[in-house]
Amino acid sequence: MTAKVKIKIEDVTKVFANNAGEHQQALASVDLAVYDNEFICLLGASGCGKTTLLNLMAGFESVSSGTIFIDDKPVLKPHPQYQTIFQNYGLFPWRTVEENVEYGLEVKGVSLEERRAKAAGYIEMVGLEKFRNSHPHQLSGGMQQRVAIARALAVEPEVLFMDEPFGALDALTRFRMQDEITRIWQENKQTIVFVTHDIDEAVFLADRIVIMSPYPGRIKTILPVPMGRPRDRTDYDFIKIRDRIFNEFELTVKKELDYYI
Ligand SMILES: Nc1ncnc2c1ncn2[C@@H]1O[C@H](COP(=O)(O)OP(=O)(O)OP(=O)(O)O)[C@@H](O)[C@H]1O
Repeated sequence: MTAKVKIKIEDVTKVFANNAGEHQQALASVDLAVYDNEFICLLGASGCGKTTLLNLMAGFESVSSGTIFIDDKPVLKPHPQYQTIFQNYGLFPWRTVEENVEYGLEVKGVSLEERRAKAAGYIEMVGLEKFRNSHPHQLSGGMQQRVAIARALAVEPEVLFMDEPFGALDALTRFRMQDEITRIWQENKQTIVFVTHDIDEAVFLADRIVIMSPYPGRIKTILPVPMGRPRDRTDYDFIKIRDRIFNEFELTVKKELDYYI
């Protein structure tokens, strides 16, 4: 059985114009198929167009040429079934955790009783039952990001776009969030497109890693990660894949030592 393509990117370019009228090509001839239920990481150095590509898929920006399809329909604007989670959480500071998580359901016109019940389930999924009535400023960064994840999941999206969602977190919280998003993805089976510049994060999370290069942004290599889950960051296979990526970025030290005197 062949997997169903969820997102199809065909020969996409993106050119931005700055205030001086100069053009900057952020993306050049990008082709990519993302399969249903797949976890894809877009990996690359700053400026290689990861966020631009994500914003095009999510419908926040429009392509300069080429086409992006989700479920065979061209992406023209954001869609409630495709949720985006940002690095800065994007929570409403005046709303409690519960009210934040209910937001998308409220927009959809779901009754108060039903959205309370649904929100409670997702708040429990991210382990924040005790903080249901807290406001975002009373929570740590990791907890706020969990609220953002619960809020996105509450509308039962088919696709989750995540733009460096754990970038502002300390290393240990980041590991915990990586465990958590893996578990949530395994339970819910959405399609996830996750932007990161952290090589270990990509190897820990992705089914396939899309390695991008800059000036202009393009796909350099697509690397499958044929490892089960949960993944062990100290495992031999993990380190082997990580080393391959270091090689792709030419970050390995060449050991051409002369041993004679
Ligand atoms: N709105 C914009 N106007 C003009 N240029 C832009 C705009 N957005 C992005 N760019 C340019 O497009 C290129 C790609 O930017 P993008 O933010 O997509 O890269 P990135 O890989 O996500 O980088 P980072 O990891 O730093 O977020 C950069 O050269 C950037 O300056």
